[in-house]
Amino acid sequence: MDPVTNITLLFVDDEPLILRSLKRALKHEPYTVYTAQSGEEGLALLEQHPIDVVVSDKMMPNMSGIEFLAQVAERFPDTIRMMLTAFTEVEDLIDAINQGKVWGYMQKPFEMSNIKLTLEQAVQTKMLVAERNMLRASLQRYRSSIKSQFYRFVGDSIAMQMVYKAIEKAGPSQANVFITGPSGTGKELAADAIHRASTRKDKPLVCINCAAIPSELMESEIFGHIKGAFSGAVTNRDGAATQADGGTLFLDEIGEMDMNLQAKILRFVQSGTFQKVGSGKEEKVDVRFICATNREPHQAIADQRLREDLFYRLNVIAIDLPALHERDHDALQIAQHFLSKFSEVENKVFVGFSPAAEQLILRYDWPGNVRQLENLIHSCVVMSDGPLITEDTLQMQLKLKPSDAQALLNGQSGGTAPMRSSPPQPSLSVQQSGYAAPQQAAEIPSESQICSLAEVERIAIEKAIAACDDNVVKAASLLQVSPSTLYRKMQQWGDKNTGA
Ligand SMILES: Nc1ncnc2c1ncn2[C@@H]1O[C@H](COP(=O)(O)OP(=O)(O)OP(=O)(O)O)[C@@H](O)[C@H]1O
Repeated sequence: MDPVTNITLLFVDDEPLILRSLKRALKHEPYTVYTAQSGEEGLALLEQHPIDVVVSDKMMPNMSGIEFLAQVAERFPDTIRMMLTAFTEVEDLIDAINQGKVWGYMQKPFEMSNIKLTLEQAVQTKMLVAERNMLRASLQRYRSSIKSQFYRFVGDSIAMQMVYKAIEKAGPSQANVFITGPSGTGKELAADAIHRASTRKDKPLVCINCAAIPSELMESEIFGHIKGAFSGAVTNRDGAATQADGGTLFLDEIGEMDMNLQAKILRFVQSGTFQKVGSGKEEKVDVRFICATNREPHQAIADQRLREDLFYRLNVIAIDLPALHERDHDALQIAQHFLSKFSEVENKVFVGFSPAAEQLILRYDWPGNVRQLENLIHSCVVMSDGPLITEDTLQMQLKLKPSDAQALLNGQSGGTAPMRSSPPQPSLSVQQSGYAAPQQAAEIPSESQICSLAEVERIAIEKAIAACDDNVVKAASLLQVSPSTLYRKMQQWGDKNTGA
């Protein structure tokens, strides 16, 4: 629709003849024309209709043109205001123009061609003002919809706004979600946010890392087992599927799962039913699935690491997390968030980053993404005395050569600055800083009490697993080894016991 056709004009003059001739002259123009014989009548019309341009005579009985337009300026500031006046009456008109109450004037006696030209200019101004107001309003709407924190995510980049929106939409639905993105970008955080945004939030979110558990034990980890199902299965045990009943099951690194087990997972996703390892009994649960991988899913399908039918069952909603270097200024916001967090954890005082350190954070490539940034800030807090984290501390903890750091600071990032090809590791890892204090030396045993180191290890592991109610992942975390190490050892003991 042509906006000019919607333009409304109001002429105010105490002489009906002038109003009639103006109306007649503009009959074929694309304007809707209103007329009024006094300021009071004009204001009443302005109350009833949205008027774009008002043209008023100056000399009128009761309310003068100047008074009338001053009231219009106050009550209808978006209306363009013009005066119709003789050349001899300019003094107070100039004041009114200077005060912004009147936009322009038309000369009396008037030439109709001049009136049309001036009106056209006034209409154009009106349209520009309307366009500016519309842009301002939509900018305001956009600004107020921007989130800099979302569940446990920090960052207000446009790329992350799209992720937040997708999570908001996906969360309350029952649809399965497939999350992709490079390592350390927050895929687990996204799964957590989806669960919290869902109607299942009061039920468990059970996370299984398919890369951390050997394939032969994964089935039992997910579906559980019955006593005697395999060597080491000393009791009946529920798996993640049962624990997640009513809630969400998050299968991280799904591309690492054995293909045969993927077939069983497909059946589980389709029917909600499964059998515990060693049991013929069918069990049914109500579980929503979220999966993640840092592989490109179609490549994983081509490489026969991911079943295509399973992928399409799970990929109802796809969420892709961008690499940290694709997120505008998020790296700095996240670094500040971690600086506050680790200052508190380490009971130290930090006020922020030096300007050059901020530049380094913004220009570095972050191949290990948010996890690398998190570990780096923790190590900086541990290794620095504060109160500022400087570029030197960052450079040292990132193990950057001074020339590389300088190149980044000079703006030669994005591949021109020589960078390490593998993710730089902080010199003091978080795992190292989290080591428990060594145990007190035990009483010295007699020679006959001494058993092999392997036996000592086995006893320690079995004790830990029993203390954790058969939860191998928790026991592994307390023993500070990966779950796969424990599973491998349990497998070896089983093989020895059965003579395999
Ligand atoms: N936007 C963010 N704001 C704050 N913390 C974040 C953000 N993204 C990730 N993190 C933190 O970074 C760490 C890594 O995140 P997460 O484990 O979710 O990544 P991931 O993509 O699942 O990694 P992987 O592919 O290795 O499994 C976590 O400690 C997480 O809390």
